[in-house]
Amino acid sequence: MAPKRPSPLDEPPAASSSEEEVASSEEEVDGEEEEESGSGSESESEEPEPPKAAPTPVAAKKPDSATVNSKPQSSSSGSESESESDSELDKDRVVKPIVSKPMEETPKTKKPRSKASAITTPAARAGLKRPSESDPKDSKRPKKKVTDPDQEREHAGEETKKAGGDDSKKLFQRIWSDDDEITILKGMIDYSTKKGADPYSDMGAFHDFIKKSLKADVNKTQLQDKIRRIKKKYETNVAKGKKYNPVKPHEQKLFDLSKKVWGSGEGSIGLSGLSEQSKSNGKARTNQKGNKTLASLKAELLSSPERPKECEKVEFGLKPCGSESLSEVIGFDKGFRELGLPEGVVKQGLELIGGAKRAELKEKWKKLHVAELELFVKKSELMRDQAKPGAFGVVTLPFSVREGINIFLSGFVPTENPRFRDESLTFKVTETPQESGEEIETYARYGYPSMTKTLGEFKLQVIEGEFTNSQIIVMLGENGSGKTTFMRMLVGLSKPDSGVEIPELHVSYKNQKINPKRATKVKDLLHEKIRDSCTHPQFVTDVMKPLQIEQLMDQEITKLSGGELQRVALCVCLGKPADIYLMDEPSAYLDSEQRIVAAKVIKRFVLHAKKTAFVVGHDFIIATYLADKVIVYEGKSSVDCIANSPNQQIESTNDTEQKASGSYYYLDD
Ligand SMILES: Nc1ncnc2c1ncn2[C@@H]1O[C@H](COP(=O)(O)OP(=O)(O)OP(=O)(O)O)[C@@H](O)[C@H]1O
Repeated sequence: MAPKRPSPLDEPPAASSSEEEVASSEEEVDGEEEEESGSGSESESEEPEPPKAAPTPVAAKKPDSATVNSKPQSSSSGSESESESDSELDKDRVVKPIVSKPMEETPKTKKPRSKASAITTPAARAGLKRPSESDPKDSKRPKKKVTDPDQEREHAGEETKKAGGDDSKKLFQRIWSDDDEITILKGMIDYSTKKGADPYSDMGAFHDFIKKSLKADVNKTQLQDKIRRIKKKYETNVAKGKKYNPVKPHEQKLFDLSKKVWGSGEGSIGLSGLSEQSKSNGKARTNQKGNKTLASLKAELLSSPERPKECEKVEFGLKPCGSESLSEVIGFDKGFRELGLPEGVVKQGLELIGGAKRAELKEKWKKLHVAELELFVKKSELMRDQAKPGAFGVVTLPFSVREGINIFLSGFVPTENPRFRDESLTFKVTETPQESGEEIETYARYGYPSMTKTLGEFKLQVIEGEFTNSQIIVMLGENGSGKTTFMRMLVGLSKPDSGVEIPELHVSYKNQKINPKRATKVKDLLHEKIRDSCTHPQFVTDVMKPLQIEQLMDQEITKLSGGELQRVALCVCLGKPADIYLMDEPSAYLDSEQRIVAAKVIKRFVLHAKKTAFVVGHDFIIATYLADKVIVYEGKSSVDCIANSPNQQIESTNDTEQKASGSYYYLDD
């Protein structure tokens, strides 16, 4: 049995030659090392030489903290840019507008920067006087403040039209008229009653069912999108509670019909779950994350009248405990549909049952619902487990950029229902940017001298620098500016010009290019290269699990995808005992999700193991998240470049202003 090597998470080994480590890291997933063909002072076929001098530990110093300067996204989805119905303009329309794009993309009017700007003097911005404004009294009258986002959109829609002037010259026409909105909702009720099916989940058939009644010539996706937006509008208005007081009769009618479609009251067809929680707390759709536990769902369903507080919060279309009619408790069960029984008949029939039998039935239905719910949750969990990389994917409908970003951050797609990440990504706001840095005790400081390196036509000048452990130094520069060249000199794979000596550094290196040479299984490779780390609980938790190495164990490294290979290479690099970890483009080939994971892994590893990391990266967000210091490359790439000393993070004007105002954003760990 081979002697046990310490894990990098244990006591760091004494500084020693990097040659053996580096040599081993050159094989397999660590990538290939091609010898340099530079015309500099060194030979073409450089071999790593044993380091000559040990690093000189100096007094402890606290490192600078890393910051992420990304501002948090607004939680508002606010994606609906379509101008909603305008009955004035639609009255005379005879010709069906033909549309080739989804509505979200249609309006090209400049979006108002803020609500305030959206609601002030639209006519002035349009450069045209509205007919009603010809009355001087009107023009002096203060503009009514529009606070309803939907009304704002309508406002914007009006502006677009009025600014466009003549109808024939309009670039963009509204697809949907008021009448169409009403037709859609009535059609949904009709369809559901006649066919006993949910039109939204049966969109193809519903589109065929309704298209002749619509003025607009729309496809299935546009119809689906429109329904989604009507529903969203309804939910927003429900959330407003009593504050919602529509001015236009059309809006009221739309609300009433929407209630019939998605509400849970008497006479509604109660299509897919609008959370009535919004009624009680004024916030719409608080359950989007889908992370409600089974126990809490059960508790809500089975909550008894003795618990009035619980009963105030009603979900899943149930009224406060005890007040539901029997048909409301039952809902419209799929089983009835399968038996060919129309919903209306079933519901009315059930209402005729009275007395003890009725109470008993209610109880039985509730229990059945709980059982169904349990089944649903189990099914969802199974799907979630299955929805891991390499199993299957879900293609969603297109979202607007803002909606898409928010969905990505939340890790959950509300429309198709899959959760693709257990946690949502949040940004932590702190006013003490140094706090994370101050927790870190540092023990040693290292340095390297000024040096130059000539490779063919390329000349790199490196300015001397210092660094400590528990620090991440990110190298930022254009392609061909010499980042890899410098890293190779630090590793010992390449010698500086004119005999400058770099102190011995005990390093682990992940090459930029990863070319597996042997058809080895991942588990064999890890066993061979980082046997001790692989079984070290902290390494498993901090590195292997987040990088999802376990699911790759039985695969051959030659058959791994680029991203999978990168994850394995990163794992091997971090698993080797060393003082300094050099990673050339660790986020290359990784998807956006994995880049964040990889960045977190590196950061956590460096802080826990009190090591130093040099990272080359082109992803600025990740680089900013990681960097305690940056080495900035200047000059003419591929010709003559300078690698500056490691410096505090460069800050943009925005960063500086943001920090001056006391706001610092970190990716929440
Ligand atoms: N062995 C070599 N012989 C001659 N020129 C070389 C050699 N290796 C690298 N170069 C040149 O040196 C320059 C810097 O290369 P290097 O790989 O260090 O850049 P880099 O900053 O890492 O680029 P990238 O961001 O694209 O990875 C390039 O112009 C490259 O062509």
